[in-house]
Amino acid sequence: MLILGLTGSIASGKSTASRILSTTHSLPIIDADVLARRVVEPGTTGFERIKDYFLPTTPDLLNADGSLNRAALGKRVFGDSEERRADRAVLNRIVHPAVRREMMKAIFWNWIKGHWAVVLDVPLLLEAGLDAVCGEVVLIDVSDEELQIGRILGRDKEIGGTMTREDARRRIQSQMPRKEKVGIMEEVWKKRNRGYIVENDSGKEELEKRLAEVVDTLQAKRSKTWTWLMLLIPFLTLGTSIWVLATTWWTKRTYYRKKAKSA
Ligand SMILES: CC(C)(COP(=O)(O)OP(=O)(O)OC[C@H]1O[C@@H](n2cnc3c(N)ncnc32)[C@H](O)[C@@H]1O)[C@@H](O)C(=O)NCCC(=O)NCCS
Ligand SMILES: Nc1ncnc2c1ncn2[C@@H]1O[C@H](COP(=O)(O)OP(=O)(O)OP(=O)(O)O)[C@@H](O)[C@H]1O
Repeated sequence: MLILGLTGSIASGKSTASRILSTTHSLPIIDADVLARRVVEPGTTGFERIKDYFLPTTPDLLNADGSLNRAALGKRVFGDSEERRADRAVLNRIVHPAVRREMMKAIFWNWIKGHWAVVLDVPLLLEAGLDAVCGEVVLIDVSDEELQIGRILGRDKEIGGTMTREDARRRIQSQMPRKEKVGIMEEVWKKRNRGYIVENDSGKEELEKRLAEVVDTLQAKRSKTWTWLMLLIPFLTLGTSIWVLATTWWTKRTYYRKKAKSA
């Protein structure tokens, strides 16, 4: 089974792309944002740990019904000041391992169900190095930051949020710069014919067209026989997965070494 990583900066259009991949192309989606909400619901260990750490210094951390006030927590962790970075690191250390565990379980179940591919929709795929478990990676890319900010604010308004331009900017600053993401995609993924940069500066129809091209390419790469073989012979699946993992690790190592030398 192909693990197709889907990533991009905030509001680049990952969820929109996921919806297209699910409805038009019948691909199962594992959405890290959804899992990240699930693992901090009241009653979970994640919720308790967040409460222990953030509540003493964030009086509005909880809503009236006892759930997490995500906007308040967002204000604590997004931005590029030292303090925000440190708080974000704490939150990531609480949430990410739980999300990774849920993700691996979901991958396993989709494999059991016999899907030819599963989409791993993860905003921080490259930041967290989770692309290492993917066979192919799609980056949804918006090159115009003003358009990106507009989409963040537009979506927030739709759900009755009160986000400001500055809040939107802080969220963008909290992620790996777009240029670096494109660099990894070019050097680690596209060079091995396993990466796709899908530009999403235009309309949704254009996005649909570009995604259809990616899916066509992926399907052409994987013959039916190969998919059946992978399903029937777990050993072969394991071997292929190890091979992809090792080559990704090696290419990334070479990329970072080259980058460190030229810095
Ligand atoms: C801070 C929180 C409570 C804010 O919640 P809110 O509902 O406002 O935003 P939501 O979770 O829908 O995230 C929206 C987008 O923000 C960006 N984002 C979220 N968390 C992070 C992070 N830790 N670092 C950088 N960007 C992030 C992503 O692009 C994400 O798609 C929430 O984002 C959170 O718990 N983040 C930590 C977990 C995480 O890293 N999630 C991302 C997927 S693993
Ligand atoms: N091609 C497009 N044309 C117009 N609007 C778009 C396009 N793609 C996405 N949008 C809009 O931009 C907003 C953000 O898109 P979406 O939620 O898919 O981004 P995301 O990358 O999943 O965001 P996040 O990182 O927060 O999870 C949404 O309101 C969506 O409808």
